[in-house]
Amino acid sequence: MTELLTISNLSYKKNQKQILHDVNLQLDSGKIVALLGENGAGKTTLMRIIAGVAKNYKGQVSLEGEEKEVQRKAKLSFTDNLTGFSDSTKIKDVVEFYINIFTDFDENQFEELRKFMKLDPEMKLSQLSRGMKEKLIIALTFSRKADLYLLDEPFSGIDAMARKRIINSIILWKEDQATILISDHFVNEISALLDEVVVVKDHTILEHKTADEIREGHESIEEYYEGLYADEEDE
Ligand SMILES: Nc1ncnc2c1ncn2[C@@H]1O[C@H](COP(=O)(O)OP(=O)(O)OP(=O)(O)O)[C@@H](O)[C@H]1O
Repeated sequence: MTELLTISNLSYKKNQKQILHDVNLQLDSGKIVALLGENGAGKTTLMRIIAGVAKNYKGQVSLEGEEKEVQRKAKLSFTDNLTGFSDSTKIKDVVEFYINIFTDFDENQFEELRKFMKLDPEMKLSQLSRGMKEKLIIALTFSRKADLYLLDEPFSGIDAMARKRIINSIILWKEDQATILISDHFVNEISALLDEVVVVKDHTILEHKTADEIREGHESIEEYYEGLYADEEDE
């Protein structure tokens, strides 16, 4: 087992508000890991810190031994929200940008994924529905040959049928040794894929377990996850 990502004593404040506190996490290569937690728990923030987008945190984040943000960014592929592009940008122009920026961007892989997602390269970003935009983001994210893929609620606007097709194929879009960290509010949809589960609660990581460990003691990963909040509902 090779150590891929190590986060030690990570704390993060924004506008004097504590968003993450004393986060410690270690992920190995070749895993599919769910990042679960309620709205506002800090999942996006944690991914943004790992991705090198959110800065000024306290603690250490190291990806294959690299702590510097530029070096981390070169090794990971994060679901960008495409906000840097104007509405009139065409899909093919976004791809051109990715080819120029990321040396690991594989054009052939993008073509395959674009067809899988049924996207027309001539379409402008303004013409894409929410689900279509998410499909484009997934296609772009997996067209890079990265060691770590960070998927932040990648399917929230995608219809159920397409979601199923994508989830069933995700494992084919990465190299064996690459790890995927994925946040999703519908854990049962991705549970079959999962090797590990990380739960963020009260500004920190509450649990980090293997999927097998969870399945041994629970009916399903969803049932385990809901159980973590059951006491609160009783109050
Ligand atoms: N720019 C900001 N300024 C201040 N607080 C922020 C900012 N962005 C996020 N937060 C706060 O940080 C906390 C964590 O937000 P984050 O988006 O990381 O949560 P999340 O777990 O991804 O939620 P969701 O499931 O709704 O996507 C929230 O309490 C939110 O209010």
